[in-house]
Amino acid sequence: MLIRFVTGNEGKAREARSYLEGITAVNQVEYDYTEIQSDSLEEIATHGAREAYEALGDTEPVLVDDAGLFVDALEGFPGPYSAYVEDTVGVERLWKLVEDEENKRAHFRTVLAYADAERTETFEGAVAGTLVAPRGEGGFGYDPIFEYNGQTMAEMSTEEKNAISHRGRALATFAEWYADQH
Ligand SMILES: O=c1[nH]c(=O)c2ncn([C@@H]3O[C@H](COP(=O)(O)OP(=O)(O)OP(=O)(O)O)[C@@H](O)[C@H]3O)c2[nH]1
Ligand SMILES: [Mg+2]
Repeated sequence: MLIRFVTGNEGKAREARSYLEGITAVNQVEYDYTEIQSDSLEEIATHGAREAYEALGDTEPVLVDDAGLFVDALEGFPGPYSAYVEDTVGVERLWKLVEDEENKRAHFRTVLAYADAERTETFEGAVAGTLVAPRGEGGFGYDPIFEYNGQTMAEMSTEEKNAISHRGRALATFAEWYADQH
């Protein structure tokens, strides 16, 4: 079995490949689908998966992952705009915005959208943690400032991160559903 994981983010593809090992092969495909402007990760991912499947040709199914970091003290910012904020102000400056806040809680959410010829299905995962000054060399994105159980996600191996992360949880739900179809 083969799934096309449509993303420009190698970290996402690495985590999916690691999690789905033994269930399906995962090919990373770079295709710049339209990320619609929406407050809903689900809408963004669903729209992207449908568009990518139609554009890339109706062979193997596709997966799209839309993720965001939601900071309590910032009313959920940057949320669906997390990629834009990472590219513009960057992770260190986002940490600076939170450093003096008493409440440093945040959560990650990801929505995986699966599309094939017949259907589009979504799978969600979330993880709550605390923002901290950057630590660790692994992972990607906001991982160095997101602490879970005393470790930042950048201090975890891919397997350790998958065991607790938003993406790992979404992949678990997806894997269960996918195994049922085959
Ligand atoms: O610390 C993190 N741990 C994660 O597990 C994680 N997953 C996503 N992100 C970041 O959140 C934004 C999502 O935006 P996003 O879903 O549009 O992804 P992206 O633009 O990087 O790739 P693509 O899949 O769209 O091509 C981007 O800034 C990602 O770096 C993460 N940060
Ligand atoms: Mg993106």
